[in-house]
Amino acid sequence: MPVTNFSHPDPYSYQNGFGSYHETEAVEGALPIGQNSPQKVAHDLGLPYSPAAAHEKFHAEDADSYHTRMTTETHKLHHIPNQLRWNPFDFDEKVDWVHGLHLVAGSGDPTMKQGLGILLYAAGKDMGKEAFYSADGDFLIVPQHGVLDIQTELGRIILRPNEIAVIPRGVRYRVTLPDGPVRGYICELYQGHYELPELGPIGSNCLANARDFQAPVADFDDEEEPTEYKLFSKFNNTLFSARQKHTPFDVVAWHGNYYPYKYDLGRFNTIGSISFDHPDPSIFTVLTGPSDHVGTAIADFVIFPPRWLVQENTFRPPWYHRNTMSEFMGLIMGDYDAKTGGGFRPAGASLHNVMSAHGPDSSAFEGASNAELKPNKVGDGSMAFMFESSLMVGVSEWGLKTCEKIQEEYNDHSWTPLKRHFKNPNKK
Ligand SMILES: O=C(O)Cc1cc(O)ccc1O
Ligand SMILES: [Fe+2]
Repeated sequence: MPVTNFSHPDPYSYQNGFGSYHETEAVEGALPIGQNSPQKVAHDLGLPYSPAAAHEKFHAEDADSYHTRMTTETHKLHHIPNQLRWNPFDFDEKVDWVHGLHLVAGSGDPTMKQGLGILLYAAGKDMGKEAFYSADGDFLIVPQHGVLDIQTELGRIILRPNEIAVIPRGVRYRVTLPDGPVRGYICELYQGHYELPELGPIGSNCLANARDFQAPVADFDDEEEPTEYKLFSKFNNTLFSARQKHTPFDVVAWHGNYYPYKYDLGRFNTIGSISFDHPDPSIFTVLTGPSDHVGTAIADFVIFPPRWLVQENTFRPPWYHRNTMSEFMGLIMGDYDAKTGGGFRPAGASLHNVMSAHGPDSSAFEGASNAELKPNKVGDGSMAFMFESSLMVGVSEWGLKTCEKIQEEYNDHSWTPLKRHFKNPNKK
């Protein structure tokens, strides 16, 4: 089935395409034709974004109320070569989207527009008369549980597990939770933007196809009376807020190619080997955030969807490997075929940093090296993913200690039981 069967309906309208130029108006005639800055705009509308400047001063929020800091001495990132795995992260019903963001790992510096941040979110409260934006980068949101109703300046998006959304730097939005508590992962790109990967010899289609990305249509709050709003800014991973007396959701029409969008992972056209051996999982790349060095990425978003394995004479799970890229993995639902020992669970995560050795756990190894090699469907009802970066990532204090989810026994359980089977025929 090339679409996910969602239990929560999506009531909103979208326009299709990736990186496309779109134009949309919530009121007919609102978009000026042939120019951007006419002296008078239809229906006496203001010019693009002009009222957005009308707010009081930003103030830094109390540092205990948010969890994305990484720049101060006490909140520095820990760079360690150990293989790490986390038990499922907790829900937190007491907080909203803004206060439910936790930086777990990252690299680089948003002030230099370099690198990425990996965040976990858990929230149970709607945002009030509030809006949030990140000045640091583009948010790629991967819901694991619950539904996000995202009201952005550029229109509305419903986001459910097995969908992803990208909200570009600076776009203001408000998150409400129509189905209760939510939990998921975010990869924030401090530099550049997410793109579809080059398909090379694959040709014109497959993997994520441009037509399956959905951008919202214009939508606005028609508030005639002044309304108190609080605007939150994530600015160098610090949280600021400012008050304003009008809704931030006042964009009646827009055009351009800078907009939020969503994508159903069920539409991903997965390809793989139909002969032998295990291909590089770069063939599972949904979106890539390229670095300035051609062919390498600040962040690749890679998924492991349900798929058929048919390779002959092949150990079918991933090989044991060390990678020049760092691999942060998460699980939306189901099981991941390289980890059958039970420790990699939905809402959990793992990190195999630059050149840290890893591969199938011992139970996956035993299973796959003795399996009958008939065509086999793996991953039914499952969706694992990876944020893969050419950068070495550091782990936040929250990720390493405060969250209390690190599995101390990860290495011992996964690989220590692997036995030596080799019998050297040259030894007398
Ligand atoms: O380590 C992992 O589980 C991710 C991964 C999957 C795969 O099929 C090949 C290489 C790789 O790093
Ligand atoms: Fe790997």
